[in-house]
Amino acid sequence: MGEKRILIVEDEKLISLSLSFMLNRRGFIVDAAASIAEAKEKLKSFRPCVVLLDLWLPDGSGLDLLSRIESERKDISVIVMTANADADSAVKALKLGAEDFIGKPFNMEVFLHVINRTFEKRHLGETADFFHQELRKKTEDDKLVGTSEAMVDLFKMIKVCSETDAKTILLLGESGTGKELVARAIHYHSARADAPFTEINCAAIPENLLESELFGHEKGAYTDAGKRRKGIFELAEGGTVFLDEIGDMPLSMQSKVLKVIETKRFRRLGSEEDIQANVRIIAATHQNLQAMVKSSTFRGDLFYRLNVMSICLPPLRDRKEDISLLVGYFIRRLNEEYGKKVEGISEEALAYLTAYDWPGNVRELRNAIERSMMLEQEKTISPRFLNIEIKHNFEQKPQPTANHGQPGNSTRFGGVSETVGVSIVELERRMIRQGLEIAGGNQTKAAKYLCISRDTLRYRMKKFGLRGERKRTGAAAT
Ligand SMILES: Nc1ncnc2c1ncn2[C@@H]1O[C@H](COP(=O)(O)OP(=O)(O)OP(=O)(O)O)[C@@H](O)[C@H]1O
Repeated sequence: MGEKRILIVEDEKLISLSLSFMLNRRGFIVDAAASIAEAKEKLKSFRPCVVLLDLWLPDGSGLDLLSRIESERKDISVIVMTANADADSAVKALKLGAEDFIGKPFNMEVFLHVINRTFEKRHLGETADFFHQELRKKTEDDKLVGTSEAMVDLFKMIKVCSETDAKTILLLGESGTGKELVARAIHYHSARADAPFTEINCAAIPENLLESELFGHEKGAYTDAGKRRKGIFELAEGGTVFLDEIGDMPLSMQSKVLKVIETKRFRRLGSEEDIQANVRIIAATHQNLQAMVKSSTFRGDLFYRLNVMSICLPPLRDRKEDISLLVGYFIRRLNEEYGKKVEGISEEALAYLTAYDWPGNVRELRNAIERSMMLEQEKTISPRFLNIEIKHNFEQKPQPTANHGQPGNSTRFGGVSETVGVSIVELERRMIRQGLEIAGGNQTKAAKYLCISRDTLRYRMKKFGLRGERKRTGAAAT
């Protein structure tokens, strides 16, 4: 792959600096502009392949710059950065030709995923072979870890699915249990491994754009459809299409996907020509599709088609014996990623982790380890920087016993039920709340502790309805 050059167009210096730093560390070549005027200059002198564009700039709207790039520099992919609540701007930007959007405040995992996906997509249009090698490498890097009985069963199912060419596979399981990793593992161990793996998160794409993302469109197929574009079914030719969060797919689109499964054909939007769909479809969801069929929010015929071969991923609380292995694995990965030298975890901290029920599953565990590694100055992770929920849980259950995942042993907190999972937004809210608590309500200290600007902290406090004043107990927020 050629040089990965990213131009960040953002007037908030702290955001721009921290993004540059993080992207630099991951091998991207980064430059920044703080205004539209500066950005226009840097488009010429820096020659980025991807532009990360804030929509609120001191000398105008980022949307204007986006239109200009789309008309004059079609070779550049633009990712817009919008406030999470600002769905209108995101849709406007996508219609104008933006490749993707990232909600502020950032979740770094999602952020990097979007950036990597954009480069992967760009590369798909360039040299297919290299694209596969990169993705394959990513899959080799992201291992599925676990030796519990449930994981051994899962590995067997992955093997069966890889070796047989079932045209549809359904992955079920709570959020963060590793459905995407399993989808990739099946693809890269199958006979389709040399063809592309393409993916879409059905919950993240506005309904009016989903059809074009799936099947592509012809130039002028709808207002703003500037150039012909292939969808993920076409891009995956011979490979695998991963439909993540299929439970969130609108009913109208469900029937179109069903038709593709049945006829093995589809059409780009605005085209009269059928295209052969030689792909395997792997769909995933954390929702109860059977219940959705009953309530007529998911098509029964599509469910039965998808459900021919289904794999249910176990929640982490049902395989707590994997926790120490996963912790060791994440410490190794994160040491490499951040150049840290953490050697392990204390027995006490491990006991905290084992007592916890992990509503956000492996993703939440990874985040907890990452957070501790960032804040811990010692060589060993102690309970000190574990999230408040993990600590509270341990205090309530001082003697963690091997009651792994027994039904009825579930923990509820913050109104979030473990059966629903925990959202990224909720995790973020907790982090802010904990930062404020540790800083005794002092916003400057809390911002420093959380490595964000005071403005960003205030913005998030407002968003989550958190108060920052010091209370007599030292607790800062509700
Ligand atoms: N068994 C595992 N071993 C190692 N890492 C794992 C495992 N399961 C999940 N992870 C990690 O946890 C995170 C979440 O995984 P993934 O995105 O595959 O989950 P998911 O079930 O698809 O979640 P969602 O339903 O929210 O999309 C990723 O960082 C992934 O690498």
